[in-house]
This record gives sequence, structure tokens and C-alpha cells, in this order.
Amino acid sequence: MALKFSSVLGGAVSQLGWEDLGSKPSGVVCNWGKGTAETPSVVFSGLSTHRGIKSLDDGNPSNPGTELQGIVDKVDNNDSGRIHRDLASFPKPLSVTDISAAPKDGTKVRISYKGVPGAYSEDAALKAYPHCETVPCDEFEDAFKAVELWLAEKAVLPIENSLGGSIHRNYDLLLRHRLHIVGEVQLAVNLCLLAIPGVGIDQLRRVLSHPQALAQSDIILSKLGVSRENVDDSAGAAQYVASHGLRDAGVVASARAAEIYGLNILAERIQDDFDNITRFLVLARDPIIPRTNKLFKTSIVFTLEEGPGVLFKALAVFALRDINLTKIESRPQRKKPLRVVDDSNTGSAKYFDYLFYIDFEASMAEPRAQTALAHLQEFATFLRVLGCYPMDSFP
Ligand SMILES: O=C(O)C(=O)C[C@]1(C(=O)O)C=C[C@@H](O)C=C1
Repeated sequence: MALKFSSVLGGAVSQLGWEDLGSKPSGVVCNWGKGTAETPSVVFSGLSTHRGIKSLDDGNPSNPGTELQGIVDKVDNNDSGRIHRDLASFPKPLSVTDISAAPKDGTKVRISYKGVPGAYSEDAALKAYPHCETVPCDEFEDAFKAVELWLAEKAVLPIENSLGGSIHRNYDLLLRHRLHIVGEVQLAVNLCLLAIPGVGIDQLRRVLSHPQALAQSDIILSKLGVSRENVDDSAGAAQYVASHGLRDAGVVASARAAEIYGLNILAERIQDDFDNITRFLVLARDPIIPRTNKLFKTSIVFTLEEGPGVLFKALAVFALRDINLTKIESRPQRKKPLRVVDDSNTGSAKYFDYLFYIDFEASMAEPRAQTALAHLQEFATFLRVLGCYPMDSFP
């Protein structure tokens, strides 16, 4: 039964999309609903929960996890001739235009991620949900859509790395989609240098991987003097080099990718800094009920009027209540990227409008978090709570 009460802020946490960014939200209503006793959920007013969309579980291929294990069992690392014979049987990544490869096993929680089996994102999904069925997707956006279309229950997506910084694409997608952040996963990323069996480091002329993985191993790649080639994900690079039998190309990817695609590990822990942590967000169709029994984090996005000290004022709403900020990110507002000042203004000719993303250490169940957001709402031109979720205590 739905338990509803209106709350939290004296003003509203709006659920506006890009099209709404121009207008200032007016009042605050949050409806805290209860899904089931085990999985309570908060429903923000005005949010579609997509309950009318039917899951497309039927008529799809087999469980990627089981299939993978079979393939790994067949791979013989010492016999390069036998490496790739089973690549065609891998689960086909979902894409916006083709969702025919929807997963089948309805008994396990399905987690979408961007990449192919062996990607670090899949490691993160398995860390958060060890018994899950992972759903590979072509693009980050496909992973969002897989959840929106009920092909997956949750998505796990990288948001920042301790060496490479923010993954901007996912900040932008958080705002374009209506999924909620329900958790975070911090993963120690152990980058390995891989090559096909029989190839040594000195034979490598180029190295392929995801741009973040290449950036994180900048020092060793510079020393090797190899050229770098960006590909969509690290495991995809391993699959490509393996299936084409490239002898001049190395790959930066996981040890699991080496095992899956039959590559040799030439070097391990090649990241610039031993501690290489990527933070992933767990996204779901429904938010979870914020609690105070453990450490919670809240993620918001807002816009401000132009003017001196406005950002300072926005940050002060948290400082005044002793709320610690863990992340600040700004992204251009793409619908109105550039504003030109009028002719009478002799100052700089152009400036940009930004969206500000903030993570802070407090639960929305705490009065100090509620009053801080009510305060911010007084002068923010747009405000959306992206999620309130338990903090991941690494490792
Ligand atoms: O390429 C992969 O394996 C990914 O999962 C992507 C990704 C990223 O986007 O940051 C994830 C973790 C690592 O930081 C490197 C790459």
C-alpha cells in the first residue's frame, strides 16, 4: 500500500527536464511512497515510474554470465589458434536501435552497464550485486534506456576516477533521464597491459583502450613510446585485438578481460598511481527512502542566476549547516550554451551558463539537509535531487 506524505522542503524539489530549465520551479512537493516492506521507495511528485511499460523479458538469448563461463573454460591461453572461436556466442550488447538481445533469466537482478564482458563497469556491477545478471550495452545512454524500458532493474555507470577525473557524459545523461541514484560503488581499478600470446612489450607500436584507462596509465605508455588509440571500453579493445590477431597492438584492460579473450598479461598495476579508484553510480527507476541509520549521501543539480557571489551563496547553504560537500562539478547548459551581453556592456563579450552538480554528506531524512535545500531553492533557478543513497565505504 502506498504510504504518502508531503514533505521535506518548504519549497519544491522539481523534476524538470531540459525543456523546463528556463523556468523557476514554484513549490516543493515530495511524495514519499512505500513500495514493499523490503524495498521501500520514495516517489517524487510528477515522476513517471514507467509502470505501464511491459518488460521485454521473453524471447531473448541466454544468461550472459553462464555463457561467459563456458567460453572462459574453453579458452586456451597458450594456443593462439584456438582463442577466438567462440566470440560469436557472446551476449550482444544492447543498443538504442536494437533491443532484441534482451536478457532472459528473470530470477536474477539485471544490471546494465556500458561495455562488453570483462569491462571494469561489469566488475563494479558484480561488486554491488555479486549474483546479478549483467546486461552489456553499446553506449551509456543504452544502459539508462535498458532500465527505463524494464530490460534491466538497475544501471551501474562510472561517474569519476581518482586519476582521470569526471566522466562528463554521465553527468549530462543524469539530467536527461529520469532515473534515480540509489547507490554508489567504489572500485579499485587494476590496469593491466595485455597482448596476444607470443607478443612481447618491445613489439608493441600502439595501445588500445578506453580514454580513461589510457589517461590513468599515462606514465608507462609514455615510457613505452607507443601511440594510443581510444576505443569504447577496455574489454572491447581486448576483444578487438584478440579477434584480429593484432601483433603490434597492446591493450589496457582487466585481468578478467585477458582471461575472457585469451590475451596474455604483460604487466599488471600499470596505473600512474597505485590507488586508482573509480566511483560508479547505481541508477534505478524508483528512488529509495532516505534513512539516518547509516551514512547517506545526496546528489543534486541546480542552476543559478548570473551575478557576483551567487555560487558562494549556494555553497554557503551547506557550510552554514556543517554539511560536508564531497564533489562539485559544473557542466554547460547545452540548450543555451552561450549568452552574449548587450552592446552597452563594455566588459567581456560572452559568457556561459552552467549547471552545478553537488554531492553532499547528509541524508534527505535529516532536517539540516532539508533546510539547506529549501534555502538553496529560494534563489536557485532550477533544482533537482538526483538521489539520496548509502555511501560506499571502500573497499
Ligand atoms: O572501459 C571500461 O572497462 C570501463 O568500464 C569504463 C571505465 C570508465 O569509463 O572510466 C571504467 C573504469 C575505469 O576507470 C576505466 C574505464
